[in-house]
Amino acid sequence: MKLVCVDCSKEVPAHLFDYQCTCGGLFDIIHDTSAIDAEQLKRVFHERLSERITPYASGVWRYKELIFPELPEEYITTKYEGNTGLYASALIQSYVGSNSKVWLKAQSENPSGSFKDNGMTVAVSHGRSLGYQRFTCTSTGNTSSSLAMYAALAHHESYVFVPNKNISLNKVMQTLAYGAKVISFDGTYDDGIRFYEQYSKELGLYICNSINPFRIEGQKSIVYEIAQYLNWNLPDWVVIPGGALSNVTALGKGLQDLKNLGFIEKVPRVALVQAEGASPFHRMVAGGHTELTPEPNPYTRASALNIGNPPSWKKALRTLEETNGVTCSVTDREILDAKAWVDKSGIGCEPASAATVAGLRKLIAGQVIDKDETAVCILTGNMLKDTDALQEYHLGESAQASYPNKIISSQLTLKEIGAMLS
Ligand SMILES: N[C@@H](CCOP(=O)(O)O)C(=O)O
Repeated sequence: MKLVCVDCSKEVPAHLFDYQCTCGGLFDIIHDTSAIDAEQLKRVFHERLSERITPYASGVWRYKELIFPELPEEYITTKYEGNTGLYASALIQSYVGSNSKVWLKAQSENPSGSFKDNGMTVAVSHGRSLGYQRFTCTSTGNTSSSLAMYAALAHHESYVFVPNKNISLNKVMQTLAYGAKVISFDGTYDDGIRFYEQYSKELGLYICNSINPFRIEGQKSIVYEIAQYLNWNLPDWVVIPGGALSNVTALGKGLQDLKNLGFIEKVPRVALVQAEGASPFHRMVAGGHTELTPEPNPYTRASALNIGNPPSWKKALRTLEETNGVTCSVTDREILDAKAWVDKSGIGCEPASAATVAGLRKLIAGQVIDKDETAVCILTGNMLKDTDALQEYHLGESAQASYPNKIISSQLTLKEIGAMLS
C-alpha cells in the first residue's frame, strides 16, 4: 500500500502517512493487488455475508482485502456499519418517469445514520493504529456524528468544528450526545478544511475529513456492496449527490477496483447531482472548465451539501472521466419534493440524499438518461437527521399541495371518528 499524490504523482510509503503532499495535492491510496485471486476473494466475500460477530460482519470490513489489508484486526473499530438495504422502488420508478428498475441504496441505515460510517470506521481504525487518541473533523453534521460515535466506541476523544449556521441542529445534538467536544465557529465547512490544511501538523489531532484518504477507502465499500447484492451486475447508472465530493470519489475508485479485478464486466455511468445553491463542480463541468471556481457563499436547504470549495474535486473529475459520467444541479424545491416521495416510499432520507432522485427525474426528462436504463440512487442520510425539514415541508406555511398526505384534524372525538371509519 502506498500514497500517491493526485497532483504531482509523488509516491510516499503508507507508513509515512500524511493528508497532503508537499505540493499541496491530496493523496490516493494505491494497493498492490497482484497477488489477489479474484474468484477466491469473491467466495470469501460471499461467505462473510453470514458472519454475525467478527469484524467481517461489517459491510465495510467484509472487503478488508480491498480496503486496508495490512491493518491488524486489534485496531478495527466497527459498529457493523454498511449492510444497508438496497430497495427496488416502484413508487420512485414512477416518480422519476422510468420504465426500468430504480433502486435506492439506503446508506441512511448506517449506525450513525449516514454514509460517513463506511469511511469513518476505517479512518478511526487507521488513526488508532498510528497511536492517536484524539480525533477531529469539521462538519455540517454527518461526519461529526459519525466520528463522535466511533471515537466513543474506541474510548478516545473527538473534537468537532461545526459552522454556526445553516446546519441541522439534530446532527449537532447527535454529535454532542456521543460525547464529542463540539466547537461552533463563524464560517463554513470550507473554512474548517482550510484551517486543517494549514494547521494539521501542529494540532496533533488525527483528521477524519475526506482529505484523509482512508475515509475514501472505506467509502468504496458502498459500491462493492451494491455490486455484491446484485450478483456483480451493476445498473446502467449510479446517481450520487455531491457536496465535499468524497462519495463520488470513492464510488469511482471502487468501480475501478471491481473492473480491474474482473468482478464486474461493465462499469456503470455516474450521474453526480449538486444542489443549485452549492454547485461549483457542476458549473465547472457544464462550463467546460478544467479548474474549479469556489462558491464563496454556498447555500442550500439540503444542509449537508452546503460546500463551496469541495476538497476532492480533482478526484471526482477522474470518476466522471472514467465512467463517462454527467453532472446536473437541482433546486431546493425539487430536492424537497423528491424527498417527500422517498419518505413516502417507506425508505426515507435527509434532504441531501433526495438530490439523487430529483436529479434522476431531471436527467430522464432531459433524455440524458434513457427511460429504459436501470439506475441506483445512493441515499446518504437518515430522514430524522433533519426534522426541521420535515416540519417545514408538511406543516409549514408553504406546506406542499402536491403531497397527498396531510394531518387530518377535526373537532370530533375518537369515538365519533371510530364510528365514521367502521
Ligand atoms: N456533509 C459533510 C461535509 C464533510 O465532508 P467530509 O466528507 O470531508 O467529511 C458533513 O457531514 O460534514
